[in-house]
Amino acid sequence: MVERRKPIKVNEAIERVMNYKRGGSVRFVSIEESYGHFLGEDLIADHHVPPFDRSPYDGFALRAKDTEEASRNSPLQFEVVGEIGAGSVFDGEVRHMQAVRIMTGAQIPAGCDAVVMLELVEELNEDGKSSILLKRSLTAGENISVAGEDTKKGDVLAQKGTYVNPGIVALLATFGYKQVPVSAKPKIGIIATGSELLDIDEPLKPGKIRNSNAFMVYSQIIRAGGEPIYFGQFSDDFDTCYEQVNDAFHQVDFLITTGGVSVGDFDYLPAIYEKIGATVLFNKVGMRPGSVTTVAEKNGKLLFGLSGNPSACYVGFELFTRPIIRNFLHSDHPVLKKEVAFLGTDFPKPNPFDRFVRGHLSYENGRLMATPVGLDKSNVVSSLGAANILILLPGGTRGYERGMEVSVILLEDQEGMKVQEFIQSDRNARRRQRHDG
Ligand SMILES: Nc1nc2c(c(=O)[nH]1)N[C@H]1C(S)=C(S)[C@@H](COP(=O)(O)OP(=O)(O)OC[C@H]3O[C@@H](n4cnc5c(N)ncnc54)[C@H](O)[C@@H]3O)O[C@H]1N2
Ligand code: MOO
Ligand SMILES: [Mg+2]
Repeated sequence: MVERRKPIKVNEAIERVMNYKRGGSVRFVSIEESYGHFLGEDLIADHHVPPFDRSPYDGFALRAKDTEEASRNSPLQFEVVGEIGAGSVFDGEVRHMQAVRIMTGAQIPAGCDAVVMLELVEELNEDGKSSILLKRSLTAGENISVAGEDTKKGDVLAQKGTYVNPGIVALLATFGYKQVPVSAKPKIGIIATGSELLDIDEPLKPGKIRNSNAFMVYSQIIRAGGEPIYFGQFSDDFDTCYEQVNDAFHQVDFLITTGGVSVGDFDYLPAIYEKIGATVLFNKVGMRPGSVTTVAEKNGKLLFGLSGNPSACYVGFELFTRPIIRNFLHSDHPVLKKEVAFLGTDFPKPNPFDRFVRGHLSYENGRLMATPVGLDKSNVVSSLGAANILILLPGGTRGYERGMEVSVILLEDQEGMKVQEFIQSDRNARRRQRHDG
């Protein structure tokens, strides 16, 4: 008799996986390499930015109270007592009716509390003595970029686990991180199973297909922030697969297999879990695609048995493997971010299970539109290229119509979400749908 599996809900499956979350270690990389890593500790300002009051313009620094009487009809004359560019400092103090020629970024001289732009003064040079004529008054603090206006000493600028984007790199440089503490990436093994699989450089043969999953998952791991290790593709032979899985399992932080998790005659993964002594957390999830996604655990280490069907494999990875990777990287927003959009086309297919439709998110007159891309079958690969979202269509309905509000999961987003927010947003969406009719 074929095994009858009991499906669990997607959110329940995510929670079961996250029971085995564990953070990785911290290491250092050079700042040039830091882009795309995840911060290994909070980034805290150890000084004010800017560190000193500075000029935001090329102009003249002076004392605002000396300018009170200046007007178009009776301009005031100030003696220019020095000139400084960015990086230079004016020694001494600026006194009554004096000004210092100052360039953008230079430190405001002692005594000054305002800057007037070059364009707004008339420059005079009499007997080798420079002065300016000012036709308007200035207020104290006018055109001064004050110390700490950007960030204050002690501010937490980014939390541990934050994705390092170019802006974070700028902050790291500002605070002198030549070497950046980053979360060590989890090593994630990939094994593809299936006697039908050809290497990607092999010509097609009858009954055979090229192995796309291994390379798709390889890049999904990189996008999620992990370090992929490809162990190869193996034919559906129990002993070979068992040896490979058992061997790879000891070399990685997490192991992914693709294919062989269903109930077919050559689907050996369930028996392999049993033989290596792993406990299965679930082997059926109430979703399409990816219903056969299986996750097992041995000594706290997870094995992700992703489906052989490409779309199912892809979705299973993003829902269940990605959060565990982000958590390893110390993110407290490990799950992909969920948003609300309007469905771009009718989706009449009824479905008992929650459906994760590969879709494309675009803007139409300021509204977020979610449009399915390609054929919605779990064995297709063509829908994946254009997908930047998964459209979540909860099961138990008669189908969906264009314009309905739907939840979408953002595949390219780096911000993520907390697990509980992800789960809660689902409840809100279901409530919304009940209200809609
Ligand atoms: N009697 C039943 N049959 C099936 C069930 C079921 O519940 N009862 N579930 C179906 C569902 S849903 C899925 S999804 C698939 C899952 O199959 P497996 O995970 O066991 O994967 P395989 O059998 O090895 O392969 C399925 C399919 O995917 C192709 N494949 C496999 N590996 C790759 C790869 N690396 N690159 C590209 N394509 C790959 C393979 O050729 C098959 O076409 O089971 C259903 N059946
Ligand atoms: O896992 Mo299967 O993808 O539900 O088609
Ligand atoms: Mg199978």
